[in-house]
Amino acid sequence: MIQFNHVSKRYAQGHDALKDVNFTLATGEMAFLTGHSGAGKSTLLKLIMLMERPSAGQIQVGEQQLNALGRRDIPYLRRSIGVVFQNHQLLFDRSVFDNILLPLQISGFAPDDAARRVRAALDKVGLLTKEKMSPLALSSGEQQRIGIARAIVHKPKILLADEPTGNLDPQLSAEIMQLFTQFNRVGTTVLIASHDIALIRSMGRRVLTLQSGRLLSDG
Ligand SMILES: Nc1ncnc2c1ncn2[C@@H]1O[C@H](COP(=O)(O)OP(=O)(O)OP(=O)(O)O)[C@@H](O)[C@H]1O
Repeated sequence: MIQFNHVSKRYAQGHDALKDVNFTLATGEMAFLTGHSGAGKSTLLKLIMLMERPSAGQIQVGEQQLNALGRRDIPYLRRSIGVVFQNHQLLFDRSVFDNILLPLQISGFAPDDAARRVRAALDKVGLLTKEKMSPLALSSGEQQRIGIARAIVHKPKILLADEPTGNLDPQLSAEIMQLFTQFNRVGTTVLIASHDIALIRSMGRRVLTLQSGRLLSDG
């Protein structure tokens, strides 16, 4: 569950990126976040992962009131969240396998268990045969799948995505959306920021629309 209660965010330079935002995303729900460039989509996602702190208001993620969490609690919170970025931020000097392994290594998983989880994640995104390759040798759609495998390898309860199809053509974008739908079907709460209105409409899900930092519509 993700709940925003009168949340505002003002950056240091005095810019109001979010203004009095209220919404609740139930556990197991899948929704889209849209709005023009600069509307506050990325800021909203960053607040959920504690990459930024709100200037006012409360955010609840699962059982956690984020305002009550200190710096040392952040790794614990992040374990319950998977994040997919537009540019997937893969390490090109490591294999596909090692890219997905990285978050598990950081969390201290035993090597055997970690390897099993990496292969399960690769299987879910349909790239089990490419584990030894460099991400550089993959197509942009495949690279994005690797980014998704890395985001879900620790089985997060919540999956956030920031413009995950920004670089992809409509066919590949639809395939990526199907992947998110599959994770949602098995209980993952999914929130996807995108400005691709046609793609969002085709999904028939709840849409949160931001305009200049305000939640303009929700439905
Ligand atoms: N670290 C920052 N410091 C100052 N201002 C920021 C910072 N990050 C974002 N902003 C500003 O806050 C506003 C919202 O930005 P944000 O990135 O959340 O929007 P967005 O909807 O994700 O846009 P885009 O679709 O272009 O990524 C913008 O005006 C942006 O310039």
